[in-house]
Amino acid sequence: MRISEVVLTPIAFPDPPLLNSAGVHQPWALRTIVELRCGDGLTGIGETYGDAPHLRLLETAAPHLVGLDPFDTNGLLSRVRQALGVVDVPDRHGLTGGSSPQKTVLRVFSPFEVACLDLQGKLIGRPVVDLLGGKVRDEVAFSAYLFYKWAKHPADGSPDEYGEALDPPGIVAQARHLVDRYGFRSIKLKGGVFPPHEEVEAIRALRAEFPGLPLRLDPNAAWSVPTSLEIAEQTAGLLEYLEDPTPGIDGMAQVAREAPMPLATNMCVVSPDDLAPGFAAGCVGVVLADHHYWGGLRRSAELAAICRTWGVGVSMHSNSHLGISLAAMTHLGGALPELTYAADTHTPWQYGVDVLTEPLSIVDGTVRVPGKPGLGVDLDPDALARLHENYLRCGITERDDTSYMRTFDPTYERRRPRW
Ligand SMILES: O=C([O-])C(=O)C[C@H](O)[C@@H](O)C(=O)[O-]
Ligand SMILES: [Mg+2]
Repeated sequence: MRISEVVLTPIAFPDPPLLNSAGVHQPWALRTIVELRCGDGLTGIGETYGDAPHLRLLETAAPHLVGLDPFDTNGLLSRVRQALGVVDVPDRHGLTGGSSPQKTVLRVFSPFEVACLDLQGKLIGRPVVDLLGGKVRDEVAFSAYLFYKWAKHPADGSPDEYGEALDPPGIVAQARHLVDRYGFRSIKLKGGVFPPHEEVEAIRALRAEFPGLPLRLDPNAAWSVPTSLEIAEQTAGLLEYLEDPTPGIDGMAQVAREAPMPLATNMCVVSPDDLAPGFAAGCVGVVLADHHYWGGLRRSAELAAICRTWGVGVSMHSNSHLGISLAAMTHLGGALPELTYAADTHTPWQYGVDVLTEPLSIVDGTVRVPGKPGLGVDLDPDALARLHENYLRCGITERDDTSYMRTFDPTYERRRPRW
């Protein structure tokens, strides 16, 4: 069985005006859906970023995968490496930290690896979780992911179901909506938007409303080291972890030495080259694995094992995504003994839009690990075509939260740290 065709479909789906330290989400989020076809109607699927520079790299790699055995993921990596050469393609928003040629290759490799695992599972009749070592849990926990947000995109008259959240009561109302609807049992607030003491007030309000639920705050490196230390002290006993308060391994290490809670990151330890310096500096207590840039599911499992060796915890990071990514995260989470924190997901922000016939659902804050062969989810060709049409007409080819924010506030500057 060999890969006979590689199909890449860029798609766009509506995204609410979520605020972060880079600016604000544009009205459309972009992804690329990967299909590896093997003949006999057998197809493996994957999902990744849809930004134009990344899409060009996927397109560069794709023809080199024809003829590959889907079990040969080592061969896959060397073909991707050879096809790309040495390239370094960063994200514009910088929300997943720095880039490097190594990280770029792993990001391009990832959706193809997931699609190969989907194929492998289908070929041998086993779910992907079994290919990752087998299930250590039946359900994977996800956290409610709160955002400061506007009621609607300014140029579009229709408010979304979540409404405005620009202060503690708005954040508590959003959390209530998400917790009641999905049963989440832990809560993350995306910060770095307002002066830190206002975000601490939101955390206090969440603690009062949800006394039993673990809380996290993630300002995406918007604070200086002294500000981070001050806020860490003020939130002592309130947070299960504080995520990326400040930029860089050195800054994080300075904060980690004195902060009363563990620090987590998806910004300073973001590729294999960061592991030795980051862990030796003691800069984090938790790494947010993200298979989309750590090189797929098996490499994310390797990352978790390295974290275990260093006594570092594991959680999971999420950007705006659809159901193939959720399925991949769920299989990974189902197989990782090291995953002791609920994973992030943007799923509730995508209004139920998907490319799947039957997306996995979040019930009691968890997603059940599928038992069907492969990822256990199927592409809906009509939905894929509709979302591709969105892509062609939406006018966005690269995620750029900062420029979008500047269209409403020309003085806006992205600064890390800002406070
Ligand atoms: O630091 C994080 O957790 C993220 O970068 C998650 C997402 O990218 C989020 O911040 C977003 O999309 O605005
Ligand atoms: Mg983060």
